[in-house]
Amino acid sequence: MSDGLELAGLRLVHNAGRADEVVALRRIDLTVRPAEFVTVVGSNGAGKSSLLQALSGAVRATAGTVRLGGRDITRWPAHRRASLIAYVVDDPRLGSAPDLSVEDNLALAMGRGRRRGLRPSRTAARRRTMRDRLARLGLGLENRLTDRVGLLSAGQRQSLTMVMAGLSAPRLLLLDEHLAALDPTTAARVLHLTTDLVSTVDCATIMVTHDMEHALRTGDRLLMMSDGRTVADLPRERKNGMSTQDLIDLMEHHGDRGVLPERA
Ligand SMILES: Nc1ncnc2c1ncn2[C@@H]1O[C@H](COP(=O)(O)OP(=O)(O)OP(=O)(O)O)[C@@H](O)[C@H]1O
Repeated sequence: MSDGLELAGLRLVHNAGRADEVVALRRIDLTVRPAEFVTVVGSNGAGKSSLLQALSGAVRATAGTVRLGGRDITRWPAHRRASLIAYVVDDPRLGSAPDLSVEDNLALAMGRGRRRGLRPSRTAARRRTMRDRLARLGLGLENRLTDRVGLLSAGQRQSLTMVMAGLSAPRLLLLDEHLAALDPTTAARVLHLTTDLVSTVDCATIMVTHDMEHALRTGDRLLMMSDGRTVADLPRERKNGMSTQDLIDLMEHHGDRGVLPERA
């Protein structure tokens, strides 16, 4: 039994029993060690987001089990899983509360999983931690603690979301195309922040991306999905020797001829 993430026979059927039923995950068996960083690629509709949704609890798996940190969380609803799992999606507006200040958002993240409800602590020590984490972004956000988050740009918000994810000390970090809405320079900066965060927090991480370069050059291991299955599982030594074209060829080899976004 692992201390990280363990999936056994995970199956997800959207709209089960209806005419528009879709089998999004067929049978996923997967173990991710604590502190292991896995990137996931696959064409549109391969099941990547469904996998992350089933892990975060945003959707309920149809069958199979999910264990995290030695605990069976299969039946845990999303709000309970949030005490162990940070989930960052592509839309920078969804990771933070726009009407709350930068400070209040960070305080909520720090209190997550500790049953503090909505009463953020404003101690000097906490503020120092917040300022310190924000200063590392190089965006000047450490001087904007009282600003409403809704006033920030997309890149600033996604960077803030990543800081929030780090402060919540998750066991599992799920990143679903979290760089997709950012310009290339900001995406590179947030990716750097991501690798930094993963090595500091030491949590298991799954990052879905359509950027083949990011998938190859980031993390310890690369998973390829096609039609609701994992069709390749490449360790660091193997992926480091590959080019983006090799990766695209491998996807085609596995019968995945779905549309790849231009950036791939
Ligand atoms: N809420 C939903 N209701 C019905 N079907 C869904 C739902 N979400 C996803 N699907 C279907 O499940 C399959 C897998 O979709 P999913 O979004 O997981 O793929 P993906 O690999 O993340 O694709 P993309 O790269 O386009 O984001 C697709 O056939 C999709 O149409």
